[in-house]
Amino acid sequence: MAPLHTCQTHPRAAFNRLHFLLYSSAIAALFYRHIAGFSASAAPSSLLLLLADAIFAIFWIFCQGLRWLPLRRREFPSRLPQVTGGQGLPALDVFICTADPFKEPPASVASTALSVMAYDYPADRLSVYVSDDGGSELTLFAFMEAAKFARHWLPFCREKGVMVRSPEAYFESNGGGEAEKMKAMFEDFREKVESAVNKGHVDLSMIDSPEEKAMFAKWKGFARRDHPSVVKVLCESNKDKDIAGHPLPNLIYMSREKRPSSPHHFKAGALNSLIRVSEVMTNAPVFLILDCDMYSNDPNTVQRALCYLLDPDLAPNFAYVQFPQKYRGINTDDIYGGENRRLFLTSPRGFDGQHGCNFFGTGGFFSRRSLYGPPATAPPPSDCESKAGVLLRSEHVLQKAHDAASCKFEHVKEWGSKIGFRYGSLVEDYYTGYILRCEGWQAVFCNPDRPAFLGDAPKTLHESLSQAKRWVVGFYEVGFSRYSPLFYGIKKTTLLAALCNLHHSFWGLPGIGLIVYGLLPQLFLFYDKPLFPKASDPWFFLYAYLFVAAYAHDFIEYIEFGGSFWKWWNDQRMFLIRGATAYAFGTLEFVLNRIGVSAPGFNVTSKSQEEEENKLYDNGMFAFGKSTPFFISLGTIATVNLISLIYGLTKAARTAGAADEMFLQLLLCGFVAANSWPVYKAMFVRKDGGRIPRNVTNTSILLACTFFYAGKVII
Ligand SMILES: O=c1ccn([C@@H]2O[C@H](COP(=O)(O)OP(=O)(O)O[C@H]3O[C@H](CO)[C@@H](O)[C@H](O)[C@H]3O)[C@@H](O)[C@H]2O)c(=O)[nH]1
Ligand SMILES: [Mn+2]
Repeated sequence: MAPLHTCQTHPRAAFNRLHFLLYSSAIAALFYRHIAGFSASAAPSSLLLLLADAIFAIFWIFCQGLRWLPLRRREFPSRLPQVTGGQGLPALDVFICTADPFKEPPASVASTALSVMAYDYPADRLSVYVSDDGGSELTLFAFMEAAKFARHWLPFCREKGVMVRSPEAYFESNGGGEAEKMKAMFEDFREKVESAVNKGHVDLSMIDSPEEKAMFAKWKGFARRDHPSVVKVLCESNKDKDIAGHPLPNLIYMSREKRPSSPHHFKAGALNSLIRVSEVMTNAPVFLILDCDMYSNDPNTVQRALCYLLDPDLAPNFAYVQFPQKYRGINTDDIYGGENRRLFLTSPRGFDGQHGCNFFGTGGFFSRRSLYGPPATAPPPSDCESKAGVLLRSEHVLQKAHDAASCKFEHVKEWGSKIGFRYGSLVEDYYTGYILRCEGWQAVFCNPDRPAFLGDAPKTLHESLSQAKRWVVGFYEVGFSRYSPLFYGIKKTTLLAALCNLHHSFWGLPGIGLIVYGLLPQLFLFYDKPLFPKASDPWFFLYAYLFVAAYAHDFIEYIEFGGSFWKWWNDQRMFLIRGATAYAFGTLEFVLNRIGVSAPGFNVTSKSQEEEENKLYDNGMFAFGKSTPFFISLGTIATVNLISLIYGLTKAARTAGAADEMFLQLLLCGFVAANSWPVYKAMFVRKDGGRIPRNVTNTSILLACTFFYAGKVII
């Protein structure tokens, strides 16, 4: 039998290992120098630098897990009939999560659902479930309208061979001719939904049928965090047909029960409800998880995923296929590093070579069995056979579905601890994928040339940093849990796999090192105290090598997926910016959560922007605008570096030998200042709404001056 998929070691593995050898020797030399310096004097500044270097070195060691054996895979969907034979394709349930109709426009969420309803897949085997954690009549209304629109949209896609089957994305660049009628219909749908969203509620006059009116009348009294479960079957494959007479896939709306007394566990809780509800309704052996903004960009993706899920050799232990997160609408130079290539493209390939790819919350096709315990005790495949032919709208089935979405079902069978998506981390995706792999399940990374899904990346700096901060907290929650990769992970997997997991769990750790390097050498420069070897000292070359080699390696890794020098520059800048903000504040927040001062919260990323923010983003300009602690931190560090740089350069111009002695400190200040260019502009030059607010600028300057004044103590 010809293989359904193949796998190769990435050619860069050898290069990575060579780099490892050279670079680790350089790190050893650096620590030798630290220790030798220590025996001479142990000033607080040397201790701080040692701490920063130790953090970078530890983090670098974690990275090696990801670089040791990156894999490249290929799939051959045309060979699927070899394994499916006469039986045809398995049933598929798709789970889409949404949580807030104002941050996640319901018309866009519905477009995501339509894009998967229109998969090139037998409609009688396809079910789309949407979970609405916002418990909003607006979302339900959007989906009721979407169900009607689907009757026209699905045949249109089929007949025209459309590839991008999210109507919202399709009509951004298509129209005219025959598509014009369809486009008008979509605009109609969108306007209807948007007008309801703008009003904040659904007018009964917008609804035609008496049954729908009755449903909405019932909905009115519900509060977002205190309501019973709601399950509505909007399309039923057995009964509902599109305008060409083809059956439609099932479309089911649900909003799980929420009570103030029951913790709801954010997205993990939503996913577990989806698993339970779908189990009583359709019980497909395979399900796909999607964030509400991640629409399908290729109607044949399921077949590609099945190349792994149906491989008889893999099947007994196989958990999931992960497709990368890719984005649309990223600006030319990707100013906020929104593509996150390291997290979503480079690292997963490295994970894949070490005990399996990580899961990142969207674009993952799962074998249902894998969420029910380790491979040895998981239910046999025969328990996960689809319930074709069940009448979804029957009283009996609906009652069971409502029960499955209720709070009390959470406690039956240890959901969130032994089965289902695991609770206790804001990155439920990463946490669950990690636990599954520790239990012995397999997972692969699948990165086809044509992106399988496309989503929205945050388009303001604040949004992007808040998202990163949530991840930092979530990752620490895994790193410091009883399942920490440091103990549990090493025991259950291998050392290299544990390194990969440590890299993610302590993603925010470099923040501490970055802050030390962003402030300490600058303070010393200001007081004319050298901290590093002179430019004429042979040790200088060690520092130069450590910096240049790390950056060059990063550049080579980044550029592999295309893109320009500037994209890479912005990406490394975001690493520094996150260091001063998301990593630092995330670390602090995690500590505060742990000592009980605050509680973790999932702040949903907004998928809709103000017009001005959009314009700034499209023009490649940073949008600050808000008064937030993030920007005070950024402003302070940028100001400290500017002051030190000006002072240092003046001094170097006037005093013989100062440039040689302070060369590395000057270079570092210059590097931070070059990276802070947009911050200076936003503080001192810009007048538009995206500039840094006056009060933030003033506070930053005040803090920078206080820092120089108070910093004298440790000099
Ligand atoms: O209580 C909640 C909170 C969020 N969501 C949904 O979860 C998804 C992801 O939320 P988003 O605000 O877009 O977070 P991101 O940071 O963009 O998402 C990344 O990080 C999350 C973990 O922090 C993962 O769950 C996501 O899959 C991953 O794409 C969205 O569809 C939300 O509607 C819920 O269903 N319930
Ligand atoms: Mn998102």
